[in-house]
Amino acid sequence: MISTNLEQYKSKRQQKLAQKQSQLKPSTYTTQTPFRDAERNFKSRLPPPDFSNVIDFYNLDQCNDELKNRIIKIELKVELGENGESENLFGDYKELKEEEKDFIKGGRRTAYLFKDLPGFIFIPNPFTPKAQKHIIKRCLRDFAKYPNKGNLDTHYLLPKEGLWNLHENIVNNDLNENHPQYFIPLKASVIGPTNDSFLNEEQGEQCSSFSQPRPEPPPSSGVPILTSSQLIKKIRWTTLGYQYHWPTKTYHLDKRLSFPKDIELLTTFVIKSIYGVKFITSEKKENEEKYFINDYDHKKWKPEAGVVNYYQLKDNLMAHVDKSEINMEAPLISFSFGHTCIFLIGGSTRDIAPIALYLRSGDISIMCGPCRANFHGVPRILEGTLPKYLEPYYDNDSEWNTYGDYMSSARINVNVRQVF
Ligand SMILES: O=C(O)CCC(=O)C(=O)O
Ligand SMILES: [Fe+2]
Repeated sequence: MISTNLEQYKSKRQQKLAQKQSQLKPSTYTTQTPFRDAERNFKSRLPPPDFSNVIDFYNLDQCNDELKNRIIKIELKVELGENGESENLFGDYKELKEEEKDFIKGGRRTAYLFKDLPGFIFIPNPFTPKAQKHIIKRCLRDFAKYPNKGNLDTHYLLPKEGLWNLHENIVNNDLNENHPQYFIPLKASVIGPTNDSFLNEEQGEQCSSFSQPRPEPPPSSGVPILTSSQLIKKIRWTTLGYQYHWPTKTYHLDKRLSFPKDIELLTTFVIKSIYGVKFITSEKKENEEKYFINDYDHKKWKPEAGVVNYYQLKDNLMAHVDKSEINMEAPLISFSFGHTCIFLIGGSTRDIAPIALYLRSGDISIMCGPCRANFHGVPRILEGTLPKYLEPYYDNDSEWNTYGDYMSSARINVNVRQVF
């Protein structure tokens, strides 16, 4: 168990809590699996997590040698944002202010692999702030609305133009939010729980806001009446392309919506950039060198389904494997925006200890090949990590302020899959 130094807690209440936890019998914390152990560490508020083994790709020098030895730095086959359409989507490097150049530390052609995790690829942020803002706006304004299915549709009858548009109108016109017109009416037939907890940890998958797969919540009578600005903070996920049915963990093959063109293009550039990346380790197995090569090329790539996850600071996503896709060969491409999170990537069972790494705004993580069958999750969003350029009132972009306010307590993840 992590030792407790009571001096580090400011308030009496915190000290008491920490003392109580430290006195719990070790059996209370008996190891379930190494993956659960890691989740428990990062979810803990008191005592705070042990971050010493978290890989920070932006400060690899500070990693211990054992971790560093597991990482391979590679060059992408194509530079992201090099020219033309790609430049528009990742952003024009030339437009960056001098102090912003630092944001794209990887030079847009760098990626990292792990020797003992074939199929996992990490690309440090290749996006300019402007390009990140474009995708965040798309996620809030355009994706979290009809006809895409989202978590709130079970409980609320949402405006056709989308909750975000309504919210923006209220903010921009300075209307009184408490005006009854802006209460979101409940669906008469489906009523859900008072908070976002569906299952507790002991029941299996989740202790706070949402799990993967996310079950339909059981009926209860406590869905609160909320204003639009309260409700936007309750958005947890929405689906792009093929709509996903969480209770049965299958795609609705008859509910195929067209996939957003910009996200499709973005992923196609990523696919091109990672085609052929490989490593060969010196470990010999039956006289063969152990190696990994990603041979999924852009001609095979069809982005057909996507999930956008909207995290608030207290949210987490428990260990899971994404295996609903019929095509498990195709890479799953995942983009992070907003606050930094801890991402855990493990093996084919929870008994394999996961690697922990920071995903910062703009970072891209890819699971391909054997890694498609690996457990992964997001046990923690880190407070105080929103990049300055995503804060409201940072520069003269007044349209951004409403988005910036939302991002002050959020992380958004867009992940894209090929189904067939
Ligand atoms: O938020 C993330 O980075 C991961 C999301 C994820 O694993 C999923 O939606 O399946
Ligand atoms: Fe996932």
